[in-house]
Amino acid sequence: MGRTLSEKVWDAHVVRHADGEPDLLYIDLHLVHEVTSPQAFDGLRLAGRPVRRPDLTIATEDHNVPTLDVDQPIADPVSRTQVDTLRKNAEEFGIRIHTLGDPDQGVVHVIGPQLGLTQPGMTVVCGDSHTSTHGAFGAIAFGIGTSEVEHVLATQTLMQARPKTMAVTVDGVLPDGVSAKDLVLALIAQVGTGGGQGYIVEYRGEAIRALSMEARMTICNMSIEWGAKAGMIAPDETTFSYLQDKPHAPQGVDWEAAVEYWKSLATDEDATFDREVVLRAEDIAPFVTWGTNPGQGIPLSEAVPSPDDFDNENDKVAAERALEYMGLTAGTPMREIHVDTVFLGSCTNGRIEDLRAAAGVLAGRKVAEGTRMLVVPGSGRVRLQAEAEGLDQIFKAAGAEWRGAGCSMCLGMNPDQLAPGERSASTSNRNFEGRQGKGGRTHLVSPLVAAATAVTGTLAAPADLQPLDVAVPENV
Ligand SMILES: CC(C)[C@H](C(=O)O)[C@@H](O)C(=O)O
Ligand code: SF4
Repeated sequence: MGRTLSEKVWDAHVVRHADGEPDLLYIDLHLVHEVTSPQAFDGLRLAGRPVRRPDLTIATEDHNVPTLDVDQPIADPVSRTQVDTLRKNAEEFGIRIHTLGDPDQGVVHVIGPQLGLTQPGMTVVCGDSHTSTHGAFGAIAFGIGTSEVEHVLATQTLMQARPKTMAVTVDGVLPDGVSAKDLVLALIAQVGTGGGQGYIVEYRGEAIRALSMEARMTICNMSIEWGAKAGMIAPDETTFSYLQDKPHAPQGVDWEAAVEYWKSLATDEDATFDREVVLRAEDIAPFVTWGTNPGQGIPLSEAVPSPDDFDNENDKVAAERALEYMGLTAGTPMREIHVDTVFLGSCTNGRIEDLRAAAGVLAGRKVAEGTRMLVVPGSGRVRLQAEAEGLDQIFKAAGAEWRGAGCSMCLGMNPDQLAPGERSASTSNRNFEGRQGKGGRTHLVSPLVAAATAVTGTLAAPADLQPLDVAVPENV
């Protein structure tokens, strides 16, 4: 019988299989950051073990780094210790590291793909839940805990129970102004934050095939937000042309051989999935969250729901609590919600295409009074590319802040945080209580919605903005 993409990649990495036991998998790429690695390295030191494959291991600093004054020592002592520890560990164990100021420093899930380290058919792990991002290349990629980080550092293998398979098929064509972020938020609202538990998901169908690599990464990034073990997209011409000129992509005859192998990974016609979900792209609209988990989302055109709208008792209670935390009243049109801070960045939407999309909206416009906007490139290289294209000038002219690379306001582990009660429109992936700072309130949005929201000061899509050529003169 035929096999799915994930089954093929999995089978190709089994080092040891025994019935009733987890498989022992070979790991092709291990990404490391400062938050989840210190104890793993301590463990190696205690056992007197080296890193088994330093050449398949790469580190970067992202969560704890500031995005301003990056040439200065890190002010916060805890963050400074985290980052210094990673640097020392990398040196001691012979691991390549990209530190602040290096173009390849940045969010770990942005730099793997940009370096061409992430490739189809691989197994990719990192002590970070959004490792699922790398599945966009047709790799099995998932987050692991710190004890597993130690295991992979020591052995380049990992014990894993084989997950079930799921297909999410998105038929049709996404409407104009509707992006990958809207698609994945709409999906999570439908299937629920636990809907993917126990599955490796393959995203497929016409709408997925039409997406760029970066948009595919946005979708796979959020696989973990609905509980999936991993999310994957079969490699195709879009994947190959993205990879071809990347520093670590295979060259010459190796490239030809690699592409041939990668093409063989697509799910066979006669393969079956344990579960299938189908979405119609035409039905998807700009989507925003109103609550405190990524599944509490609705189209931007709708109003804040009432707990009574939910049949299930758990959902009712969750909605009640979320509305209270978010300071929202049922029935308020989403478009009327005022936003204090707009955050454009993160491993979900901090790549060059995201910055281009937002800059396209902001060009010739201004960030609303009473609203601030932070633009945080996902990596040093994204920042340089944006500057080469003049996007930084557009952001600055609009009144937005142009920052250095890192996780930034995606989570409160660095100076970029919301104040208590402050409300954001954020292109990141989590809207949990306190995620962007204690008491902060997060609405997850796409880069297009983020930019339009910055202009109006209330949640908005580009279609809501005054066309530029009929802009009201300043003196009126
Ligand atoms: C700090 C890290 C372990 C965490 C994760 O695993 O995802 C972070 O990246 C996040 O997005 O919440
Ligand atoms: S950008 Fe956000 S989601 Fe991504 S790794 Fe950093 S903290 Fe996690």
